[in-house]
Amino acid sequence: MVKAVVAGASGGIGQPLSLLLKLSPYVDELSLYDVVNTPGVAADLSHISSTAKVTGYLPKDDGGKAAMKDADIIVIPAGIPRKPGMTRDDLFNINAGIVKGLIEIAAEVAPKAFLLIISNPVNSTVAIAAEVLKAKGVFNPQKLFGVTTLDIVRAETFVAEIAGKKTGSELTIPVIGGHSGETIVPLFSKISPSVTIPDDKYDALVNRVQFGGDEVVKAKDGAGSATLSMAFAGFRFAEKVLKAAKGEKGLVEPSYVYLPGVPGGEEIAKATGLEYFSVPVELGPNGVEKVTNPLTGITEKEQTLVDACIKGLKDNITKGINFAHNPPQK
Ligand SMILES: NC(=O)c1ccc[n+]([C@@H]2O[C@H](COP(=O)([O-])OP(=O)(O)OC[C@H]3O[C@@H](n4cnc5c(N)ncnc54)[C@H](O)[C@@H]3O)[C@@H](O)[C@H]2O)c1
Ligand SMILES: O=C(O)C[C@H](O)C(=O)O
Repeated sequence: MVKAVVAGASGGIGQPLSLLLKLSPYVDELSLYDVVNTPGVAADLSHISSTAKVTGYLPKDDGGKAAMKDADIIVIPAGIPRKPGMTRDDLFNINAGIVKGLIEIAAEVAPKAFLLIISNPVNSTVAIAAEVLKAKGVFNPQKLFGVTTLDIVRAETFVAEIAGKKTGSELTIPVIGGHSGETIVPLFSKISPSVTIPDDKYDALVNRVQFGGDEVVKAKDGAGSATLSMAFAGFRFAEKVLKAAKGEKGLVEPSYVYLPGVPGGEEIAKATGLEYFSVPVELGPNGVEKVTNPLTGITEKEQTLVDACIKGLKDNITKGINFAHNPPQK
């Protein structure tokens, strides 16, 4: 019996993500948690004739604990989204506390769950989650993931457009680093099967992958950021984690992980000087089976992107760690 939780289930991402999880054959029980509207979302989804049993919880009566109790996987898209003119870091002050609170509950009632963090700024919120789990003595780095799949999905789509392909879904494109602007690093030299990006299109393509989120924020004009494409991406990653947990082999997807705690991570931590980095992750029954070093054999242009990424990520990570240890007093 697999129990999946969506925390932030009534939101723009939460609702379509919950719909996709309700349709998945890998989920038996779907538990929806939010500070508003989960009874309605759960009632609505429960009429769909797929197998997962759906329940909705609100904070009252310790609803967070009831929602997450003994969960196998907890996906977290709780928190505020950007409006035009904002960076993801501008969300820190509100979302840091939300993620910290949710991870505290997860640590207590579902310490063995896979934890998938979508809430921005991912570069910092994953570090917050790790520090909370460490403090509670239940940190398993193989089970904590910052979800960066949307960057890969975007790269697939934009590369396919340039290459004149119908779809990018058959391409494997490592997008590494972090999840914001310059910290997002697409490695087009490593696309498999190989695609040649014309020189005159390279810079614009990199920029579009790095700032794809801004494209959506601008188009939504104050009504939020990517929700539907994120639900697709979050579901794609979550289902891979669940498939690997069931024993399926060969499942690889980049994710933002704690390098010192995962097999293969030390080498990348040394090369970058960072504890957190999104790298291709091979998934297994216990989460991260191993990570592979994406930095070997990259081009000069890609190295320049990696250097800029490392600079930006350092501060984001430190900010998350500091918050977890010294949250502002209310
Ligand atoms: N990782 C990514 O690639 C990626 C992509 C898109 C959006 N995001 C981020 O995901 C987050 C959510 O985006 P959205 O568009 O769904 O926002 P939204 O405002 O539509 O939904 C967020 C939901 O979180 C709920 N919430 C707030 N505090 C909560 C708490 N303490 N416990 C449980 N639920 C709580 C809200 O009630 C709301 O329903 C944002 O931070 C956004 O920046 C990340
Ligand atoms: O751009 C945002 O703020 C949301 C998300 O991180 C995205 O990449 O779409």
